[in-house]
Amino acid sequence: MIYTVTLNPSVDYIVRVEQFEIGSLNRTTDDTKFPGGKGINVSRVMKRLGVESSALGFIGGFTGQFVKDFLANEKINTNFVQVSGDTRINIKLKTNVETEINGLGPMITDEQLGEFMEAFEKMTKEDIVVLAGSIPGTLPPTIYKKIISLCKEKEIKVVADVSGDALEEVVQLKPYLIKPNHHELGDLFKTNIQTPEEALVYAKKLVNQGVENVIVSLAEKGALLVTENDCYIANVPKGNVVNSVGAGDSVVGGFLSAYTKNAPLEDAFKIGVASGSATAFSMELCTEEKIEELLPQIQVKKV
Ligand SMILES: Nc1ncnc2c1ncn2[C@@H]1O[C@H](COP(=O)(O)OP(=O)(O)O)[C@@H](O)[C@H]1O
Ligand SMILES: O=P(O)(O)OC[C@H]1O[C@](O)(COP(=O)(O)O)[C@@H](O)[C@@H]1O
Repeated sequence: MIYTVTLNPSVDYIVRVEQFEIGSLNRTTDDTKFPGGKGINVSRVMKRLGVESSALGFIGGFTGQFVKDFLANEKINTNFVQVSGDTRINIKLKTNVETEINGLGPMITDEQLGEFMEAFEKMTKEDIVVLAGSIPGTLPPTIYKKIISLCKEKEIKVVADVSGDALEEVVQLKPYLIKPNHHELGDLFKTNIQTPEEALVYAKKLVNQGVENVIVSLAEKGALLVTENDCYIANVPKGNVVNSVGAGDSVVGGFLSAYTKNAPLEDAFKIGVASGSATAFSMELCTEEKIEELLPQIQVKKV
């Protein structure tokens, strides 16, 4: 089973405002709500591609109920720990640019954290754990380190889509796969990365440090995969970006779906990239049809 971990799920409230003015009353021309949080998005994308997973994390309040109902409706397995506060609402403001305001998230007690950690006890080396998204302020910042150490003991593969200090910590524990975007990779090495070729240099460093596979996404500029033996660069399809929220998570979901069906890594990478773009070109997350439509436009070159 693939377990996705979303420590801080969200309701993503996507609002479109034509002429946004700070300090004025703005009215939306369009608004919609989706369950969010990186692990949850990975689970939703995998389900669309026929791969089951179980979504873990903390959920609470009326917003948490919305997330649970939405996932139940999509027949996604969940095993959330219930907390008393409300799951956060993340605002995704679409004007001529995309602006995001992500909330703090509810309080999580030591007891609730203990309950959450119990899920890892019954996992075995056939399982895969996906750690994705930020760590809420009420949890110890070392939580990912603790989970990865536990997984390593049980030979469970860990996939991580995290940023900032968490990424620095995760890298030291040599996970199976990480998927930073080029900004996150640049932050890790305190540098500015603009092209796939520049990203390649730093992704290779991470593989030399022991991370087994690194995918770097660079939005419209392409993506790359570095494995222990090979490096690949992919272009991304051209298209109209409708809503890029969840595009990075879709790369992970698409990759893992193909990987668990035993696709070679470079093919899984191509499907990941197609899934990311299919999400970016849609209001909602990617569909299998949209991924299939984009796949012929992607070339993966070994470099
Ligand atoms: N403007 C775009 N055109 C085509 N594909 C895009 C665009 N923006 C994002 N994508 C797709 O979404 C993936 C993830 O986007 P990116 O912005 O790099 O990640 P994140 O969402 O993690 O910040 C990219 O690899 C690409 O497949
Ligand atoms: O946990 P964080 O870093 O606050 O991110 C949560 C947000 O990221 C998302 O999972 C989208 O992530 P990506 O656009 O990077 O794929 C949203 O659904 C959610 O609002």
